[in-house]
Amino acid sequence: MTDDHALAAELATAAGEVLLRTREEHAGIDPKELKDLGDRVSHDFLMAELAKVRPEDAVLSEEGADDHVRLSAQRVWIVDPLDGTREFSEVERDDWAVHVALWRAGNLVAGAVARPAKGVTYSSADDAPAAGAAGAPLRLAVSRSRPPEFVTRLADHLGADLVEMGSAGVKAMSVLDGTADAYVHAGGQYEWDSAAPVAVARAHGLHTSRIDGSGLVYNNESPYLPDLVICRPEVAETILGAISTVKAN
Ligand SMILES: Nc1ncnc2c1ncn2[C@@H]1O[C@H](COP(=O)(O)O)[C@@H](OP(=O)(O)O)[C@H]1O
Ligand SMILES: [Mg+2]
Repeated sequence: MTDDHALAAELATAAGEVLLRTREEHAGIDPKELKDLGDRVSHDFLMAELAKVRPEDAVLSEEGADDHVRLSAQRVWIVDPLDGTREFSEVERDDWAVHVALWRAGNLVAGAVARPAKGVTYSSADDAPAAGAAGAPLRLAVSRSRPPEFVTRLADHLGADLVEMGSAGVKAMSVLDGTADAYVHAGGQYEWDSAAPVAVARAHGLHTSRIDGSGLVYNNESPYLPDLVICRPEVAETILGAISTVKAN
């Protein structure tokens, strides 16, 4: 049987191929329709595959009804079939992703983030440290459309540059690629937005936490998980300290 790390990567990559085909076949349709179609085809694909290869496991998907059987399950796949839906509907953009993570008995144990338009899949099977080095100014990856309310004060306090991108997975993986030093988010998000990015980031030795420094906990009754920091470990203390300062002011 394929191990869970490899399965997460295979499923995320294959769902990404389904999304690329959908985008091509439906080029020119109304962006709203393309978003809904993308969410649906990728969700349906992942649900069918998981039912085939891991029939005993529970699933929490952004696009599915929340089956509370997951709350007493030992193994739960937490998936975001299309993260960065807005960017998926803008043909020239490549900052969207597929997230597949596995939670087992309290912890995230495997994950993959596919960036289909780049032909890359990041996996928890790899443990290579983040590329590059943290320099000055620090580069903070933030949402294009809903950055944290304190983001400008944070950047000023740190003397950091803001790098706007779509998709939580893309922002998290930009820290691995060395394109950014940290991804900071607050103000709203759900478990499926961060589970796979966090599983991959942790495997590669990155810091992952809530913005108050506490741990990110998954498979809760409410999947609302509004904030996080994913960053190079050597800048974690600086960034968490700066967030705490700017939030207090
Ligand atoms: N304030 C907020 N409330 C709820 N969800 C949010 C949010 N800000 C970002 N998200 C979700 O986090 C993901 C990444 O967002 P962004 O690209 O803006 O950083 C998106 O997932 P989806 O694209 O799967 O809906 C988006 O919906
Ligand atoms: Mg999402």
